[in-house]
Amino acid sequence: MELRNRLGGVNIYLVGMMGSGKTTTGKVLAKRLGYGFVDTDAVITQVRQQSIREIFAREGEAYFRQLEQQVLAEVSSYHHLVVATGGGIVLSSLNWSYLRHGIVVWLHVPIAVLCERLAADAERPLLQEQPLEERLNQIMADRHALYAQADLEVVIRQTDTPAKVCDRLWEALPSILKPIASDAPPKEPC
Ligand SMILES: Nc1ncnc2c1ncn2[C@@H]1O[C@H](COP(=O)(O)OP(=O)(O)O)[C@@H](O)[C@H]1O
Ligand SMILES: O=C(O)C1=C[C@@H](OP(=O)(O)O)[C@@H](O)[C@H](O)C1
Ligand SMILES: [Mg+2]
Repeated sequence: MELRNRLGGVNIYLVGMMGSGKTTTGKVLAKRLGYGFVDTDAVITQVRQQSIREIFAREGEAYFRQLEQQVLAEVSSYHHLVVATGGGIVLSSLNWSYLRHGIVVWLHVPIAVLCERLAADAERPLLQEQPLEERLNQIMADRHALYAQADLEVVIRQTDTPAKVCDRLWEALPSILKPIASDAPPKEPC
């Protein structure tokens, strides 16, 4: 049976560190699955008419986390969506209760690769103060156990393009779905 049918409309939530490719890969995956695509940061930006950086600077991180939670709660009432979350969504246990409505996939990217991707980034407020590698290591240390609660971990190599990441996810997803009748071994006659 086709993967889309096997998913039965359940949402796929991409989690992982800033720069792990949730937004980029999410768009590719949604297209391939024939799902809609939502990026929680993009919704917040659109609703507030402010960048994430401005919201952090003017209202603070706690306020941003409230907005993020509201968007996730709303999104989780829909189906057939690939949802690119913000990297910090895993910090709240209430958020996990929404994420658990769907399949949670961790895009696990080595810190060295994140450093390359984010070296010139000026938009992510949590990366602006310390040296980048030090800061990413610190954030990863705080969150590693939370990301590890995902249903599926996709370990990404430096050379994996978004299309390749999508292929790897596509191959791995059936392993966490219920077996379908044709996968099951034939019943022994009694
Ligand atoms: N598989 C990939 N290979 C190379 N660059 C990537 C890949 N995925 C994302 N990127 C780049 O890394 C940066 C961060 O990607 P993004 O999708 O915004 O990550 P996230 O949403 O997880 O923070 C962007 O510049 C994007 O083009
Ligand atoms: O890791 C985080 O706490 C954050 C990640 C960002 O999203 P991306 O993971 O898409 O960069 C954005 O939500 C905000 O800057 C906070
Ligand atoms: Mg993103």
